[in-house]
This record gives sequence, structure tokens and C-alpha cells, in this order.
Amino acid sequence: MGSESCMKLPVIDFSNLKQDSSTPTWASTKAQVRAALEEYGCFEAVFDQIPPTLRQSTIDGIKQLFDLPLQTKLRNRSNKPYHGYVGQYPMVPLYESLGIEDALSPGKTDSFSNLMWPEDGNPTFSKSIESFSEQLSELDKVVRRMVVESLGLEKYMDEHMESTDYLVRVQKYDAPQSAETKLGLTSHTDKNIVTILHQNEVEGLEVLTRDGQWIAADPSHNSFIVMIGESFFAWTNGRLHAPYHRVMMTGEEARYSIGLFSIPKSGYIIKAPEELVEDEHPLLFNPFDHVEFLDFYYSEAGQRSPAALKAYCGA
Ligand SMILES: O=C(O)CCC(=O)C(=O)O
Ligand SMILES: [Fe+2]
Repeated sequence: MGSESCMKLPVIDFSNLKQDSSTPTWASTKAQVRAALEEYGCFEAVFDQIPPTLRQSTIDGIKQLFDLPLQTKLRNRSNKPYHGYVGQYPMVPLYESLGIEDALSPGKTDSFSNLMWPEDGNPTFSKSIESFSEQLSELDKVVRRMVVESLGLEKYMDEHMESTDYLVRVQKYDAPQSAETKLGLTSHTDKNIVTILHQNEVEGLEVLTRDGQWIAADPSHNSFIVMIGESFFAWTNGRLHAPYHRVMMTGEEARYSIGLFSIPKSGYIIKAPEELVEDEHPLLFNPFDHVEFLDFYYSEAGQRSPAALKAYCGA
């Protein structure tokens, strides 16, 4: 695997898109989405529906959250691995993260902020995260509708769209305080359906291409990084790519990011539609439950496996 190249991720403009799938703009955007997700599993989405003030207040709120004492942050617990507080790992000492499960259900961001700021909550934080995530979930839905349509699988549209809920995760990467580049987050693939990322002005996210080059993902003031996870890779029977990515840190400033993760609901069985299984595309994975797969992935055997989903349910 080479060091970072000067290649760029594809950029796709969603800013003038109408929610009408019969328009030429929809068709051409859909073709770009499909091509980018097949080749890179990732693209930069220009999406200006979220006002700059909301983007800023979201990042400001995240900074306040990470400034809380460790003991407070540790109250963020979950039954699912990697859905609550994560940090203090010797392998990635710069990294710390918290999660809000099912973040778009009513009251979830409020109860999270009441847990973190027990005195009187933090309504500004809660409202920013809630409206930011809600507006960003429109982009998640558009991308997924486009994928499903581009595969000619409209008959599965409702089932697919209803099969997920949203996890919001926020990350802080401490500045290494040196000219030397340090690992912020280990190279991994996401395990969910679609991930959408926003960051403060500090860069560091890198995405691995199919031919082994690291591309720096440098979103601008009105764009987000959209990425495919392994559950969508499996559902599309390998038509889309789920890329490895990592965070590399340099310099003096901490990096903050927020990810909106669409995640298959617990108990929902991910199964590639039969239309996508043919001689040229034999079935890659037997039907599986995402949450049960996560338990395997974070077990010792899962962590040792170079291809955990294949080891878990490869066909
Ligand atoms: O901080 C980022 O931009 C990436 C975070 C990430 O890859 C993850 O949480 O899975
Ligand atoms: Fe990731």
C-alpha cells in the first residue's frame, strides 16, 4: 500500500437536485453515484441544504462534549460494540469517540445531552445535532434510492429504506503536536449501509483505492464524504465497493468529525436480492443479521480475520 497520492475522490453535486426521479438531473446524478460507488465506494457530495451556521454549531457542540471529564463521557454505554464511548486505546492514542444510537428517534439527542450535562442538559447541543443529522439523513436517503433504482430493484425500495436506523458518532483526534504524521484511526471498512462524514477544518481522512493508493478526502465548506459499508456491499452482492479508510494526523490542531451511519436494524436479515445473483455474480454472503455480525467482528476471532464478513457468513 503506497503513501498518500494526489488523486482526488469523485465530486458529485446534489445542491440543485429535486426529489423527482423523472428529471434528467436525477438520472445523471444517479449515474455518477453508481459509478463512484462501484469504483471508489466513496465520493465527496456537494450538499448545501445544511446552513453554514448549523455546520459550525454542530462542530462547536462536539468540542464542548469532548471537553467533558472522562468519567462523564464513560456514561455513554451501549449493548452493541462500538456504539458507546471508545477511547484510551494504546494502538490509537489520539482517538476518542462517542455514539448516539437511533439518533433520529424523538428524544434521543435530548436524553444523550441530559446524560452528558446532568445539571440542565445542553439544549443547544441537542438541537444542533438533531437538526444536522435530520437534514443530512436526506442525503443518505437520496444516495440509497439512487443505488436501488440504478440496480432496477425498485420493488425492494420500501423494505430497504425501512430496514435501517441511524447511529450518530462523533470523533476527536488529538493533534500529534509534531511535524511527523501519526495514525489517528486504524485502516478499516465500515460495517453498516452508508456513512456520511463532516469534519472541522482539520483534514486527515484517507480512502484506499482498489489499486492500493491512499486518497486524501478533503471536503470543502459545503460538502460531505459519503461512503459505503460492508452491509450495503453484501446487499448489492458485491456490486458496490466498501473501501478501507483511515485517519492520519499531523500538526498542532485537533480534528473533530461527525458521522451519520445508516445501520440495519437488529433482527433484520440482510439478504442480496435474487435478481443480483447470477452465473457471473455468484452469491457472496449467506443472509445475516448485522448486529450478530458485529458481535463476531469485535470478538477475538473476528479481529484476527482479514475478511471478517466472509469468515462469518461467506457463501
Ligand atoms: O473521522 C473520520 O472522518 C472517520 C471516522 C470513521 O471512519 C469511522 O468512525 O468509522
Ligand atoms: Fe469508518
